[in-house]
This record gives sequence, C-alpha cells and structure tokens, in this order.
Amino acid sequence: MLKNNGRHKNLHENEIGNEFMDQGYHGDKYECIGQHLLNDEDEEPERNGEDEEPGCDSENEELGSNGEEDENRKKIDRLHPVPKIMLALHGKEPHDCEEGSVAVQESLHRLVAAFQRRTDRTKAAITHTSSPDSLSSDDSSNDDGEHQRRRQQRLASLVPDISSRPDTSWQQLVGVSGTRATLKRMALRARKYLAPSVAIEPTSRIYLTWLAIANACYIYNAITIPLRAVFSNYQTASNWHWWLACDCVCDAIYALDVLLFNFRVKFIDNGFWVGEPRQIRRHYARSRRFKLDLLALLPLDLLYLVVGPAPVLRLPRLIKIHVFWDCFNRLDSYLSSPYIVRLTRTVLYMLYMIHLNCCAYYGMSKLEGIGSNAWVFSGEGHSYIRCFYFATKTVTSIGKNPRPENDAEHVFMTASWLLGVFIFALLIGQIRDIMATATRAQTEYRAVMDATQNYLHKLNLPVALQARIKLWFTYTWHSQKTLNENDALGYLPKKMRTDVALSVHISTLAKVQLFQDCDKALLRDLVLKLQPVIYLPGDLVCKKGEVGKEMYIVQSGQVQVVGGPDNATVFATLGEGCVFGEVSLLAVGGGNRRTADVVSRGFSNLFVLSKADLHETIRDYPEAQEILRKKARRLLKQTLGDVRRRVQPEDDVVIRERQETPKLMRAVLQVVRQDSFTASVLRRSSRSLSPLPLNASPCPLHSSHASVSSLGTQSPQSVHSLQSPQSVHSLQSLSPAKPNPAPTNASATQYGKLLGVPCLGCGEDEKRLSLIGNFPARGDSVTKEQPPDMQDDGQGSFDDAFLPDGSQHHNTTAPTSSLEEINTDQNEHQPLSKNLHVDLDFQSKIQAQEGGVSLLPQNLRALGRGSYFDTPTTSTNSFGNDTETTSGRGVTGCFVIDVDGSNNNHFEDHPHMCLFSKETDLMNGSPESFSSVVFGSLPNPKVKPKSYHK
Ligand SMILES: Nc1ncnc2c1ncn2[C@@H]1O[C@@H]2COP(=O)(O)O[C@H]2[C@H]1O
Repeated sequence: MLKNNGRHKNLHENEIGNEFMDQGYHGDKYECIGQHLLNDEDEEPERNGEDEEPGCDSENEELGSNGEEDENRKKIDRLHPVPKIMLALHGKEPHDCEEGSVAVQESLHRLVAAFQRRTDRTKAAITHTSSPDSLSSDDSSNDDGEHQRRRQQRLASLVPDISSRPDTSWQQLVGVSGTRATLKRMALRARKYLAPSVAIEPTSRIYLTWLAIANACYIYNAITIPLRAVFSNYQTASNWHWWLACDCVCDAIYALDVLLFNFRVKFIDNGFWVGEPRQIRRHYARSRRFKLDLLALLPLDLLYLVVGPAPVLRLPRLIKIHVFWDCFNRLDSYLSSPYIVRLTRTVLYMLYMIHLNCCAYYGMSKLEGIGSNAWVFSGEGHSYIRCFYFATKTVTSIGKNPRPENDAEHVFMTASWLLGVFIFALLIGQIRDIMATATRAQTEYRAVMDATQNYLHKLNLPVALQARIKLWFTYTWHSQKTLNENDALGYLPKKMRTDVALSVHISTLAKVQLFQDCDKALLRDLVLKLQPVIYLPGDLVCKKGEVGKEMYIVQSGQVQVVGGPDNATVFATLGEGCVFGEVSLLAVGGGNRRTADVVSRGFSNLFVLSKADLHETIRDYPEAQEILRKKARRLLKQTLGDVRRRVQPEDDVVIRERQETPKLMRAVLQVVRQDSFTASVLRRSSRSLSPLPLNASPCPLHSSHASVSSLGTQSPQSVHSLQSPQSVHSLQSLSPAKPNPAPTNASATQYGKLLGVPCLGCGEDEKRLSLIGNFPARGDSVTKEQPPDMQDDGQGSFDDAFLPDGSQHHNTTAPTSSLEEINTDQNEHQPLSKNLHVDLDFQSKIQAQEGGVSLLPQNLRALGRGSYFDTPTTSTNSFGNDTETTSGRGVTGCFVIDVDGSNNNHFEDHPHMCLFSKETDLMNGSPESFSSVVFGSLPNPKVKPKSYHK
C-alpha cells in the first residue's frame, strides 16, 4: 500500500510537471487559479504578512517551510475534501480509505505548493520589473502593509489579462524577454512535434523548414567538398578545424533527418494517409531513400585519422541529393510564386556546373603544373575567380579560350563544350520556359486586347467607346489578373471548384442576406453559377423598363439605384454583398420589367446570376424564394415611396389657381340660353365664371344629382368643405410643368363639342359625363413614372398606386393635364378621386403589352364610347376579354374605362374614367394620338352601360 502511495505520488508529480512543461500558458492559468485561491486568504490583513515573508521568494525555503505547507494542506482540506463519491466508487467507507485519501491529499498539497511557488516567483518577477516608482517605494518604504496591498491589487488586476492575452502575459508573468519566450515556445512546439508518437505531415511547415535546413547542409557539402579537395589554399592546417566543425554540424543534421523526421513522416498507402508510427518506420526502413540516407552518412571521415583531413572522403554526403529535389518541389507547391523557386533551382544547377568545371580546370592545371603552358591556370590573381571565369567562357561557349595543347586538355575542352551545348542549353531553355509560363497570362491578355482593339478600329467605332473598352480590359486585368476567372478553375472537379469559389468569395457572399437566412446548401448551389462581371464608372447595369434577365450581387464597388429626370434621384446606393435586379426576375411587381435604373458608381465588380440559373436553383429552396420575394416587394414599395417623396414641391399642389375661361367658352355661353342646362354646365366647368345657382338649372337630372362648383380659386380647405354628397370634389392637377395651352382651332372645336357634351348627348334617360379638362398639347404625357401594376401586392391593382391617404401619385416627368371632377355622389367620389391620380403611362403600357405583358387589358378596359361626338367610329374595342363594342375611329372618342382593375365593366358598381382620343381608335392608335385625356365619373352611377354606346 505504501508502495502504491509512492507510485501515486510520483505519478502526480510527473503529471503536474508535464502539465507545466507542455502547456506553457495553461500552466500559468493554473497558477492564476492557485493565486486566486490564495488571494482570498490574502485579502485578510493579518495574513498579508505571511504571504510576503522573505522566504516566499525562495523555492527551497518555501518547500522546507513545514508550517506553511501545513497551512496549505489545511486550506486544501477545507476547499477540496476528498469527494465521498470517490470513496463510494472504491466501495470503501471514509475511514477505510484514509490511506488512499492521504495519497490524494498529498498530491493536492504538492500541486498547491507548486502553484504557490510559481505564483510567488511570478509575483516577484512582476514587482521586480514594475515601474520605477514602485521600485523606489520598495526601497524606501518600510510600511509593507500598504505596499503589499497595492501589489496584491496589481496582481489581481492582471488575472483577466492572463486569460485574454496568452502570449504577452505569459512573457510578463515569467519575466523573460521576448526572444527567450519565443525560443521557449518554439522549443515546446518542437518537442510536441518530435514526441516519438507524433507523425509529421509531409506538407506541414515544420517539415518544410527542416527540409530547408537539410538542403542547406547538402548545398554546403556539394560546394565545399570539390572546392576544398582541389583548391588547396581554402582548407589549410590553420583553419581546418573550422571546416571540421561545420562538417560535424551538417552530419548531425543528416543524422537527425533520418532519425527524427524521416521515421515520422506520414505516407500515402492505398489512397490513405498512414500515420501509425510503426507502419511509418517500417515503410521508411524499406524505402530506397533510407538506403541513400544511410550511404550519405557513411563515416569515411573517420579516415581523417589515417590519411589526414581529406575532404574527398566526404563525397558520400552528395548522395543525399533527394533532399535538394524534395525541398524545391515542396517549396514550389508551397509558395505563392513557384516561378521564383524554379528559376532559383535552374540557376543553381547552372552555377554548380560552372563551379565543377572551375574546380576541374584548376585540378588539371595543378596536375600539369600552374602556368606550365598557355592553357593551364597561370597562377596570377585569385585562383578561384580566374578559374570560374575560364569555366564560364567554356561552358557557355561564348568566350575565346586559349587553345588546348595536349590530349588531356583537348578532352577537357571537348567535354566542357558538350556540357555547354547540351546541358547548359537545356537549362537556358528551361529558364525561358519558366519565364514564359510566369507571364503567359499577361501575354494572352495582351494578345486578346490587341486583337480586340484592332477589330474595334476596323469597325470605325467612336473613339470614346473604344476608350471605354480599353479601360475595361485594363481594369479587369489589373484587378483580377485574368479576363475570365473561371478559366483558371476549369480543370478542377466541380466540388473543388465550388470550394475554391466559396473560399475566394466568402467575404462577399457572407454579407448577402439571402445566403445568411437560407439553407447553406443554397450558397453552394449558386456559387458556381455566379459570373463575375466588371462595370466601369457610369455604366448602366439595369435599365428601367427592360426585361430583367439577370440579378446581381455587388462583389466590390458601389452601384446606385436611380430615377427621376436625368436619373438625378438616387433611391439607394448598394455596396458589397447587396443584391439587386431580383424584382423583375421574380416578377414581383406583376411584370418582368426593370423597375429602376441601376448605375455603377465607380468600378464595380458584380456577380451576375441569370434568371434560368436562379429559378433552377431556388426551385428547391422555397424559403429562399420567399425571402427574395419579400425583399423585392419591400424594395418596390420603397422605390414607389421614394418617387412620391421626391416629386417637385409644385406637384403637391392639389388645387391650383384657376385660369381664365377661354374666349370661345364665353362666346358659347353668350349664345346659349342662360337658363339652359348647357349654360349651367358651362358655367360650372369654366375656369372663372361663377356657376348659376344649382336650383336654377332646368335640368331635373342635375338638380337632383349634380352639384357643380367652380373651384378655381378655392383653397384646399374650402374644397373639403364642399365635400357633401351633392358637391363637387377636388380638382387635381397633374401638370405643373406646362401651362395649359390655349386651345388650337381643332382642339377648340373639340373643346366646344366637349363642352356641349352633356346636352348634345343627353336624352331624357341618358346620363352624361360632366367632367371637363384642359387639353394637353399633342404628345404630352399624363403619365406617372411607375406603372400602376407594378405594385407590391403583385396583383397589379390600380388602387395600390396611391398612397394610403389617397393622395396623389405624382408624375415626375411632364404631366400636363389639368383635371376637374364633378361628382354627384360622395360615395362615388372616393374611388374616383383616387383614380384621378392613376398613372396612365400609355406608352409604357403599350410597350409592356408588346413585350408580352398584358398590363393594359387587365387595368384599362374601354367600355364604351361617349355618344356626344358626331364623328363616326368603326373600330372595336379589344381590351382584355371584353367584347363590348366600344371605341371608334375618327376625330375623337370617349372611352369610359373601368379603372379599378376588377375586370368588371358594370357602371353601376365602379367608378369610371373618360378618355378622349383625338384620332383613330384607342387600341390601335399610338399613344401619341391621344391629344387629350380627361377623367371623370358618371353623374349617375346607376346609369346603364348601353347609354354610352350609342
Ligand atoms: N429603393 C430601392 N432600394 C434598393 N434597391 C432598389 C430600389 N428600387 C429598386 N431597386 C433594385 O433595382 C433593381 C432594378 O431592377 P429590378 O426591378 O429587377 O430590381 C430592382 C431592385 O433590385
């Protein structure tokens, strides 16, 4: 039992020792824990004195201090009693296990003693190296209590640092200099690597470092052995012990290479890395390399004792040439510029050949006698330099050498020239190849760029465009050193290409919200489909209205989402990791058109993802679809919001000042009967005339339904005050930019006709349109910037084109029409009021229709032509599925359009819009043909549709 206890003790001691030795910093952590434990006690003033006894600094004294050890033991007993569970596990009662617990406690006591010893050393080191003021106080002060407390505090304040900054605190705590600490760390690491049971990775840095060391020894031997053997003036009796020392070091490294490294280097067997030490040893012992290594270590140098210091005896050391090759091969694959490694190796070969030739020449000269004839070395100057010069001229065949005079000299020269012709030429060729490979990408880039420029030149393209193309080439080359990144990875298996692409672009892709929120597999699926593209400053990446076929991720640089006149309004600036172009790709707005222009701000590197690739991939990831859609909807909403917010302040004017009533209207007013309905309508519709009192109207219809008001000079407040069911409602102007032109003759005629509409077309049972607007000039637009169907609900409803408060969705281009609504029904008014703001971008709608997106039929359906124009019409309405006969050719026509997008053409249920066309029919005519567009509602919502189809 006692023996066992002793074994336990040793075991624990060893463990503790190993822990400290192996773990370096961790050991310090334990110190801190120990210190912590002790600090609790140290806080008590009466104990301070004990801790700071002079004996604490001395290891031996401390160990020998039984009193303190007992004290520690008590502390441990208090803090760490032997756990009952341990006793239970051993099936013993506490009193039965006294001996066992003694062993454990012994170990713990030793552990604590070791902790405390080191802690005290550390404390001493810290206080010793602390600031001068603390030092001075050390010297001067005798009131230890205060000083010790401060030291305790300082020490305690270091504890968190110890855990957070292993390296520096480690150095601080052990009080060693940086170099010593580094050396110690390296030694620990080397020890870890060189532990007998540890296999070494052949690609590890430590093995590569070792190979470089062994290679240096090989090069030393390769150069010095022939040199010392031939040039007798290099190794002399006075310096040969230095050579001997160097030789011994190299031999030791050779031996270590065999024993420490080659017996531990992993190898591949049957496609598996073998790391089992016994197998590695067996494998190396059976290898050819082991035999060569042993041969290289042949201790012929021992013959020095017999024949004296003859460097030739070291020739076997040159057998280890595989170390040289191995080292360069590994460096080749390890370094980022392998060409430098290859070039170095080839140049070394060449220099070594010249070196050997030089030694041979000097050797021959020595044999024949220095300066004995014109061919041999004359003995003048530095022997090695002169011989090296001769050898260089001979091997490269470029120098004029002295003529050989005997057979041996002829043989020597012939061999040298052959060496030069074959081997040297080969090496020079190799250098050329290495250089060509190193610069191949650049050569190809130049060739492509030159060819492109020639072609552009031939095409006679504008110089500016040519310059941009050149700029693109230059920037692309300089930023990624290739014109097509994917080319370089073409030979790799797909999985590996994915890994490469992921690791290359991970910094960007990690910022893409989509990839963060979705299945990680989505990223892998998509990454190879991302095509890198570079855009130059000002390049248009997406054009509003174009069909979206790709979406983009910003890799670097910035792009701007712009809109408004001259693209002057920036909706958003998108940087690295941002995704754009997905709105049209996912048809979130109901169409596949780009909703905004996107411009590259500077040089931008983008990833492009085609529609097909996106759909193919996210088909399997419904959550990704949802995220993209949500984001697209949000963007769409935001863009619309931006458009609305950024409209010119003038556009916000709901009611503008009335313009003067045209003369023609006044003339008409004069000729019609003043108490007629026409006169009443004209007055109400006029810009400046006061309407007659409503009850003066002879028309029963209007007396009961229409409350017409001249709103020309009313303030918005007054408009609101008029909003009774029988009142006229708001007047909207979409056109601040252009004043309403005075009607031309033609339009004046129309205008006149229009003004006469209610009475001309009005039968007793027929209701009329009582809305009159100003005529915009031909070709003027009354459009909105945003097609109404591109709303975020994806349904394309017109209602979504309006702000929640029903305020106007303003045109930012050049709206011109001033509209006036006369409504008789408050309930009717509300939706109509909205509809007055409807975006009527006919041009874009018709384009959209041509592009295959049926926006128009869904939202604008001509339901009928007004009967108040006398121009015959012949065409048939073909909006949507509606087959009603409507519309017509001719000068003008009135179309009542259902604008609520419900495809419901019942007048009773829906507000309507009246649209006047000057020429041709609405559907077949070009958008420019609309000379005027006015909006309005029916005075009587219960009117029958057929009333309008006369
Ligand atoms: N307000 C905005 N903020 C950020 N991006 C936008 C905004 N509006 C539009 N976009 C992006 O610009 C893109 C233009 O093309 P898409 O309509 O396909 O998709 C659009 C969105 O991705």
